[in-house]
Amino acid sequence: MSTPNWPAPTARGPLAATVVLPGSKSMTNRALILAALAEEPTRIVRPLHSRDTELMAQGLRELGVRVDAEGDDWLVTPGDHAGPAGPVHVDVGLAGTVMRFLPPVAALTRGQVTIDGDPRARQRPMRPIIDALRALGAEIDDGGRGCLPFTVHGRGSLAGGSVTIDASASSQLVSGLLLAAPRFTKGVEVRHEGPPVPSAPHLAMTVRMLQDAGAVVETGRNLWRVAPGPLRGGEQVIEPDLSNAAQFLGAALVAGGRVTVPGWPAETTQPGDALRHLLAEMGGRVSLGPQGLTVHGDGTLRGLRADLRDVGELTPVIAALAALADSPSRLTGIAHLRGHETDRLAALADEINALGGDVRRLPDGLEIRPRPLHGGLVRTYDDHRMVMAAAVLGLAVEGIVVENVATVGKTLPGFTELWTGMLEG
Ligand SMILES: O=C(O)C1=C[C@@H](OP(=O)(O)O)[C@@H](O)[C@H](O)C1
Ligand SMILES: C=C(OP(=O)(O)O)C(=O)O
Repeated sequence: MSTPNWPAPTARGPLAATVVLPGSKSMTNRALILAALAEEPTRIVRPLHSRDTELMAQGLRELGVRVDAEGDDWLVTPGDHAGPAGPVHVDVGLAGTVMRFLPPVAALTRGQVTIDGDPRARQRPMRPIIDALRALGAEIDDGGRGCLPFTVHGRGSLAGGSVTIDASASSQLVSGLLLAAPRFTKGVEVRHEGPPVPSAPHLAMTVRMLQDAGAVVETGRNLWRVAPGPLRGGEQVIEPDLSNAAQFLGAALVAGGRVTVPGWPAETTQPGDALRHLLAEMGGRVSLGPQGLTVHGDGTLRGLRADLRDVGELTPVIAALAALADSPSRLTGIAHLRGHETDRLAALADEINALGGDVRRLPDGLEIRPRPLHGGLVRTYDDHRMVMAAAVLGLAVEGIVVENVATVGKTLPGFTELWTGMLEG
């Protein structure tokens, strides 16, 4: 669905803003899965409410789990494990976390669960997890296509055991198997074989949240083991989404002044924590204190040479900053971004170049030479992070218009209000 275009505001002077960010998408959707499989109810405190997390909540409801809103929190009451009464349909939208984390849960129900999503969702990598689930005992009918849509024929349990997978296309292929594994009869041993798995912090997040819920997890190089056993409910407090801090903190480098994000955890598995050193390398003065994380900009915005494999989801905003920098950038390790919401390497190159930029695609990344940019319509390809990247360009370039702005609601429905609030101080 297309929504109105949005004229991105330019920055009229140095910033002095504090931006309170909603919860982490990645933590919220893991918390929902773990709560659905627990022995007792779970209160999820300060979850993210966005398209991706509402789809996860709704998908779990289809599988017989109760997810009730209590104020801003979610109270999750696991089903009786009998599963849905009849055939059900789950819509994953364009959410990687839903399409990879929910099918293993579906395999544990006694239902016939058809899973589908947006047209682009049908192109995102799924074959490794479909094959792995089959090897672990699931029955899945995908018409031999190896992608969405498919039907999981749940039998009320899944044997589990050892499986080898090529997860170079997405860390979520491993996370999905691990999150449900305490409920597999034999648990799971997942071994990765292939080019490196991206997004290592997201795998650490999976392991940490499983352990916090009482699971026994062992890890080795390209190896993860989860023992069968009960998961605790209780309370899961969600951290602010640090990846969604990128555009706000980065704005201080473009406009000057300072931006603070409160509630920045002292220790976290979120990949967005890498913004502390990435934005410092690009010229920001970064400090972490009781007020949160503050980035000061003094007008310096340097190019960046960095391997972003571990923090791929930060790329669109980093690329936009790089296009405005005073020296070239080379961002590598991110070939897997071709399988994200859109082919992000193509989208970033095409859209920045259409504004007069010089972005070249590399086999595994982007080379960005800053050029004076002009205004124009930026296409967003149903990708929330393309909206965020375009907004960053708009801070410095008059006349940027962002297509279909509401697509940002995939992870940050209040984005435009937060953005104008930041600019107004
Ligand atoms: O597990 C997660 O919550 C995520 C893992 C990463 O996926 P990839 O490993 O596919 O990049 C990341 O990009 C995505 O936004 C969220
Ligand atoms: C890649 C992303 O999302 P998804 O969870 O859909 O993979 C992202 O948020 O940048």
